[in-house]
Amino acid sequence: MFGKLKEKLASFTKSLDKTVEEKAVALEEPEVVVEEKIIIETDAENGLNAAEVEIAAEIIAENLEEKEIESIQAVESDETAGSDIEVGIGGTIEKDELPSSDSFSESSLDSSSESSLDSSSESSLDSSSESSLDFSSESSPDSFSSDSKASAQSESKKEKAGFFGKAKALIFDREVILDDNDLEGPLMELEIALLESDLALSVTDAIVESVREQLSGTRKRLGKNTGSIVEDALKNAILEVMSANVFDFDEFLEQRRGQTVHIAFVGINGTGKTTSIAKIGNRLQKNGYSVTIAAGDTFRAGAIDQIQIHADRLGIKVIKHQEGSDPAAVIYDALQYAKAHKSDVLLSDTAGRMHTNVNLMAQLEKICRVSTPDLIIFVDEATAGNDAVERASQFNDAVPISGTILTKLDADSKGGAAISIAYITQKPILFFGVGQEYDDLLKFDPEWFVDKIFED
Ligand SMILES: Nc1nc2c(ncn2[C@@H]2O[C@H](COP(=O)(O)OP(=O)(O)OP(=O)(O)O)[C@@H](O)[C@H]2O)c(=O)[nH]1
Repeated sequence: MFGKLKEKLASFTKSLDKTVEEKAVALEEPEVVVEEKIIIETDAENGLNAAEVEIAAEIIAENLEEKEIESIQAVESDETAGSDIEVGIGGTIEKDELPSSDSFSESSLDSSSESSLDSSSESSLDSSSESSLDFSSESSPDSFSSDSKASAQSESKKEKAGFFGKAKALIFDREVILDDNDLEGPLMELEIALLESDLALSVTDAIVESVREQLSGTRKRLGKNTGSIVEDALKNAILEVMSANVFDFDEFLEQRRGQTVHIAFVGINGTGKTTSIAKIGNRLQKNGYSVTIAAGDTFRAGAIDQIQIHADRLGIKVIKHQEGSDPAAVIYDALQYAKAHKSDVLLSDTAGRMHTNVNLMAQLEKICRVSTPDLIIFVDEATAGNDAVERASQFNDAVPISGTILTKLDADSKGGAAISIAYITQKPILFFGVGQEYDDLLKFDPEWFVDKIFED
């Protein structure tokens, strides 16, 4: 769906991404925070067993709020006869990544150092941690006998690099400022791409200006995905344009439960009016509404039969006259029938007509005057691009359309009509037709549409 438009927007995004990438500056040198670590040292005879290590680690972790232990391991040490137990908090350290024992010799490996967590010493951890970390005190669990010589150290310091850092992903904090010169070329490309995708000129201008406003001048902080600011700006711009007019069809009907709501379908030949009426009838019935259809296309041979076949499949009553009869009269009769039978919704078909045919457009005015539809829905195909937008405007001049159904979005549509039509006509898109089955009808959702044009 929207293959060409997708390609063009991707090309714009890619070219501007390159500029963003080139202009982005690192705000700070990447830093590695060496995580808090605690080393418990035990002597040879009374080294902690595995269960004890785990309990020790839990106690330590509890005292280091919100930290999770990700590794616990015994470390052989040449400096002491026993084994050290290193509790890595937030990082996993392989044994071969440990620093040489020299780097720890003064603090963690020296059981008599000041950082020892003996209750009598000044702990580097906060005071609340003293009791549980004081393995030689009364509060120590039994498993840590007083002959276990234990010391622990807590460190939290920043280094340019370190063995703990190897386990951490570096997060670059960067920002970019794009000026008008950076945007000039890519925005020109975007404009051409949008016009080639059949967007109306004023809509193209609105999108290009919105992208310019979003990207130009201001500092943009970049996350890990540097490309996202360009795509986000474009998505926002398209969403803005497409959401210019929204209308909730379901809510409209819900508010009128108990009345007969009359909906007339208008448009040129072959765009999918009859099929859309069947799809809407199917949807309404599924939502618990009773439906009647008026066979108002008395002009095209076979049109009455065509709608009758759909209606029979769906179990919907059709009110019809002879081929060639006055469509205004058929629709008026159908409305009386629907009201008398307390039908919730009347769906009126009309013959396809060119917006340039004055007589047929006058006939359409008459139909609408006589049967006063609550909604006049213009149906056109998305594949028609700018022509569909033009036709919608002209139909709207003749009879006030309430909104549009754009059909054949599943065919190779350029996407331009879908983006432009609501903006130009100032009337909302109500549904998209996305196939020939009754369920191939999507309630308009600009976010769904924008996701589709940016999906891979
Ligand atoms: N692929 C696709 N085909 C559709 C869609 N909607 C309608 N069609 C097809 O378009 C053709 C014309 O549809 P109709 O419903 O007969 O069109 P119409 O506007 O009633 O035509 P007229 O009565 O001549 O004015 C049919 O073959 C439909 O199956 C759609 O959303 N996707």
